[in-house]
Amino acid sequence: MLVIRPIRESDIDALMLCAEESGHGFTSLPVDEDMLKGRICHSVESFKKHVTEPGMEGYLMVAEDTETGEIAGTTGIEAAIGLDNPFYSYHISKVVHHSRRLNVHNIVEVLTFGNDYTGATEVCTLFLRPEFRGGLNGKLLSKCRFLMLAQFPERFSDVVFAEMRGVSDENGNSPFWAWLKEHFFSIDFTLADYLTGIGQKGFIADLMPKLPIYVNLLSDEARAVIGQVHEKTRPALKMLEKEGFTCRGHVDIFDAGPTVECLRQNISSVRRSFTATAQITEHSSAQDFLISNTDFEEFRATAAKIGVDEERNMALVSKDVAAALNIVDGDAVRLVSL
Ligand SMILES: CC(C)(COP(=O)(O)OP(=O)(O)OC[C@H]1O[C@@H](n2cnc3c(N)ncnc32)[C@H](O)[C@@H]1OP(=O)(O)O)[C@@H](O)C(=O)NCCC(=O)NCCSC(=O)CCC(=O)O
Repeated sequence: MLVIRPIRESDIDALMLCAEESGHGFTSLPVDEDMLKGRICHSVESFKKHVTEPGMEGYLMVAEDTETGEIAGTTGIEAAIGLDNPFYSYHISKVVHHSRRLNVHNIVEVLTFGNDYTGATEVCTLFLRPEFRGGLNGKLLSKCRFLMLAQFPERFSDVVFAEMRGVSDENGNSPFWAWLKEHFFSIDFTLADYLTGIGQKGFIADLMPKLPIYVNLLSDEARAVIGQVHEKTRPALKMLEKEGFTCRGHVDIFDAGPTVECLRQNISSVRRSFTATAQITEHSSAQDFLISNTDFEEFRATAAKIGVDEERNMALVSKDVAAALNIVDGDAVRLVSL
């Protein structure tokens, strides 16, 4: 069984492995031990912190195999983005060039550089090691964050978004970046992505074109990938879309991958989740649920078959599930059907 828990200092080797396996364009997991150690440290402090409103906290969690102790993947939430370092995106909007006299009416798109998501909560760093994919594992990693958002709303913003990895090839070449590089930068996409991942984003403000860019002036290859996701990121996008996330015209400034967003209260798993009292017992329910404890610092979540007794508002959980969640009889749990 996989159980989600906050990351610990001792997980550094596993996190490095995830960073190596996740490949190019995965900005939040650069292969940089010092940076990853820093991210773990920041997460450990964030989980300990008493919080009444979202700030610079970053929560990083791992999925651990309860039988082997192996780390299967990562999943994260940034409480409020852009409060220390600016967070940039491009917004695609339309401009009409119209001449009644010549009877010309052109609708053109422009990309405008901005900081629209400042203060919003970001779900991020979703990675499941290939040998663990399939079954309910991917859903557990993605959706466990929504149980956390539902249980601890004071820690998160009303707007929740995700930056989806955009198109790049196996060598890390991004067609959108190639165009930007030719005209405004002289460094490779992998280096730009790496510098962003380790927090050294000053070069963006220095070199990025600040005035709106007409999309029809971009190369065909760059235009074709605007708003498109990396093929390995399609399952991640599908899960968020099913939760109600949509793209409202924002794309990543490097690879033009789409940003999707949803109001916290409208996320399907936030709306549908409920709390119940746990009763540890054998049961015959065949219904899959995502279930978490209600402890923030010692947050645990898993996917399992759970019996729900609606009349008594009880969740019937087996012994191994209770052990994975660190709960005893009578504890509160939060759950949502899968
Ligand atoms: C994203 C995950 C964790 C998902 O795990 P799994 O692949 O096991 O998921 P799954 O359960 O098999 O699939 C989830 C849903 O996507 C559907 N699905 C599968 N392949 C698809 C495809 N090619 N196109 C469209 N939909 C697809 C499945 O049918 C299922 O839908 P149903 O629900 O209908 O059954 C993994 O694929 C992964 O680690 N990918 C590589 C890393 C990555 O690119 N991560 C995202 C980076 S972007 C990021 O981190 C921000 C986003 C975020 O944090 O959420």
